[in-house]
Amino acid sequence: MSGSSAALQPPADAVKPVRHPDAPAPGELLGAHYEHCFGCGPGQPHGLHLEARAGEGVSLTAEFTVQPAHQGAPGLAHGGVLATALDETLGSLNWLLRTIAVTGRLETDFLRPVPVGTTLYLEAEVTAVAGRKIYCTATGRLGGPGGPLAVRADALFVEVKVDHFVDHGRQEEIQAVMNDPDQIRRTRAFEVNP
Ligand SMILES: CCCCC/C=C\C/C=C\C/C=C\C/C=C\CCCC(=O)SCCNC(=O)CCNC(=O)[C@H](O)C(C)(C)COP(=O)(O)OP(=O)(O)OC[C@H]1O[C@@H](n2cnc3c(N)ncnc32)[C@H](O)[C@@H]1OP(=O)(O)O
Repeated sequence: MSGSSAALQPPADAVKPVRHPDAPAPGELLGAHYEHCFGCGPGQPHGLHLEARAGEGVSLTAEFTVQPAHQGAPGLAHGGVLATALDETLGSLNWLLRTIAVTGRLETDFLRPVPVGTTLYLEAEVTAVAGRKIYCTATGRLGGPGGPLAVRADALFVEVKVDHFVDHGRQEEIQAVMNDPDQIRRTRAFEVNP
């Protein structure tokens, strides 16, 4: 059974999402938002190394190949890792809205087992926006964009200021990103009003 709970139904005053005029062009690789992100960072040896590409409107596609380090049962991806892949894909939609937002709620359906070595083809789109609340949905298919549906998710992201990270993150990592001009540039790419 699938479908989202009442908490993920957009309210009556929700509006359609608007792609930011400075969003990356359709087809463009989005890159990692943070070097050490478990979902997309190139600096995480056992991370997912998920690569997302801008789509039309407020949508994107992403790919992730399941590695031996991602197992739950023998030879199969851990469900939490698959949820992470969905979460990361949905989080990447922030690039297209130029909004910094974090996951408030994530509801996941696991429809088929995903073997190690499989490439999961993910798609995500924002469906509605209500104030700071961003409603979005994602799917993951096996072996190709038209392959069998393995996982899906609906989520609510909540817009935050960059202070969210500065206030709550560990000092060590926050200081390191503050000193990294590339990270400041990446963070700016999420902000409508830097
Ligand atoms: C200079 C250093 C910067 C470095 C930064 C580097 C990069 C930054 C750039 C981008 C990175 C951004 C994201 C990362 C991208 C991808 C990774 C994947 C995404 C994640 O993995 S991200 C981590 C997991 N995530 C969290 O770590 C969130 C923990 N959490 C909180 O921090 C708070 O909980 C928060 C902020 C969510 C809300 O708190 P808040 O106080 O701001 O707002 P409030 O509670 O008022 O909620 C406002 C309205 O959302 C509704 N609402 C809230 N939560 C709800 C729920 N669960 N269900 C249903 N509705 C909910 C309320 O009901 C209300 O609705 P209404 O307005 O109608 O009353």
